[in-house]
Amino acid sequence: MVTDRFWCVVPAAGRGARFGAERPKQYVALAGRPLLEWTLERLAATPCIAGIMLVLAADDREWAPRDRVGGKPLLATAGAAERSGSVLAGLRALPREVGDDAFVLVHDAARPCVRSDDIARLVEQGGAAGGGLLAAPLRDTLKRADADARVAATEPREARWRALTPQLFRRGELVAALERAQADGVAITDEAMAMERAGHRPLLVEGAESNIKVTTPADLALAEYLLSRSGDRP
Ligand SMILES: Nc1ccn([C@@H]2O[C@H](COP(=O)(O)OP(=O)(O)OP(=O)(O)O)[C@@H](O)[C@H]2O)c(=O)n1
Ligand SMILES: C[C@](O)(CO)[C@H](O)COP(=O)(O)O
Repeated sequence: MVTDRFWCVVPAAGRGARFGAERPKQYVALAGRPLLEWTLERLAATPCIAGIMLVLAADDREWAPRDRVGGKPLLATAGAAERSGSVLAGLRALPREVGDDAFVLVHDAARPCVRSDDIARLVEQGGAAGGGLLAAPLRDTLKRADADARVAATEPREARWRALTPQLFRRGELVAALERAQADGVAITDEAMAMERAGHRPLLVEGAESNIKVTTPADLALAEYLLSRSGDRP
């Protein structure tokens, strides 16, 4: 039983280009309120989360500043041009009380359907393993496409997983890994990738398939359905 509580960095500084809305997708209406509010509420309702560090675009005009959510501290800082840079900025901005050895969570603002029990299991199992991530085993046959969108090959799906968030790592190790990848000019798409490059072996903790990332408009209707299924209503 995990009694410790952990800060969560929430990268929310993206433009939502693939979503194609007039405003960044973290602010589009989902079941009657901004998508980001659902994500923040889910995280704040998770007992093992101590506080949230929200990472916003430097020119964000949508965010209405406040310093608490669900009774927990809510801090904010400016992000960067890439998600990994935003995460690094959030890690650096965490309160001094969060030491280098402290585990921290990183969760996409664009994943509003995350389950608190999945986060608790990640903290329990990932914490014991020195770090880990929620992930979903690949259950479909995987195809690689050629330039004409024809099948070039069928890829093996054994031992293939889709990375989700949150991801859990020690603050100091993750900062060092992200800084190293940045210095090496390597594009990092999730925290585990940076940690793998630095020689760590993050634990894969199976999470619900419902923990979708809202990327295109088609994902919004699914997110609304999933929220309704979980009993969340505006
Ligand atoms: N420079 C960036 C880019 C992304 N993100 C955040 O990282 C999460 C996952 O990124 P993604 O789904 O790719 O969001 P966008 O970058 O906004 O989407 P797109 O690539 O379509 O523009 C989102 O919560 C997004 O706000 C961020 O904080 N800083
Ligand atoms: C972090 C992530 O959600 C794990 O699957 C994913 O890598 C984010 O990718 P994006 O292109 O920044 O949305």
